Amino acid sequence: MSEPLLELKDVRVGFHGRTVLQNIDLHLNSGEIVTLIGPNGAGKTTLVRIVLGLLKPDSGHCHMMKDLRIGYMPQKLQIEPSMPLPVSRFLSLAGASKKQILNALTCTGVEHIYNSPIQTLSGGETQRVLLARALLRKPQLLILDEPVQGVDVNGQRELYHLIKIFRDETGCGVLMVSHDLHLVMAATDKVICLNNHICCSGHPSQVSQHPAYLQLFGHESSELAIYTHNHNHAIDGHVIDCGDCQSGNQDKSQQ
Ligand SMILES: Nc1ncnc2c1ncn2[C@@H]1O[C@H](COP(=O)(O)OP(=O)(O)OP(=O)(O)O)[C@@H](O)[C@H]1O
Repeated sequence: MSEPLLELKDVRVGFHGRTVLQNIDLHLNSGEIVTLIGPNGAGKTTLVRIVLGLLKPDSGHCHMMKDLRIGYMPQKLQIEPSMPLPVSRFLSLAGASKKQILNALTCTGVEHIYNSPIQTLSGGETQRVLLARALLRKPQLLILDEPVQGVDVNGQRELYHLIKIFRDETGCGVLMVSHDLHLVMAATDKVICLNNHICCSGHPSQVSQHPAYLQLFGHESSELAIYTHNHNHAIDGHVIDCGDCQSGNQDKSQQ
């Protein structure tokens, strides 16, 4: 069997005397998609920072395959709003040619915004540009910190699908952070449920039934499970034909 891309053993990190991560064991192979899921403050970004080499664990080990090429997609893009920066220029900063940039934008479905200023893009377009930038590095390991932030539900599904296609085509490994197991379920091989330590891990269908997962997310899970959209909207968005729309089963877009 080939060497893992990434291996963490008994990692512990604390800030100002408070332990944020402990007993973290993680193993990621080529071609594998691993998703970190956990509530706010669970330590997901801290774990990503360790993997990126931006933070050293207080104890334990983080071992990467030698010369591993990493593509990283951050949670958010910080850009000076008063300085117009076309997408083409932003991506050329990664050292890519026009052809490579157009290929990466085509791959993420936004080649039409090649000349658009970054500041004018929608949330979904911005995330696709950030994903294109990560892909330009031809990564062996793709690291994505909440890649679908600010994207609507259909856009989220599409982005996760794109990530899976990229993995299928290149055989890279993927480590990503997500808040929503249900959306990411189809696009992940393994879920690690994190809350300062690993509460449970495994195939998404196993994790979604695990008592530790249900304790952390049970309420949200059951809300998702019972929600059905059982009325129609007029073109301006107002509800028509509200037949059996009872309280407790309302369309959240109307709240
Ligand atoms: N540099 C730092 N100094 C002090 N505390 C920090 C530092 N970085 C992170 N923390 C703390 O560590 C905890 C975990 O933070 P982290 O950003 O890893 O959580 P997260 O799971 O990514 O949260 P979220 O879902 O809200 O993004 C938080 O309580 C945070 O305040």
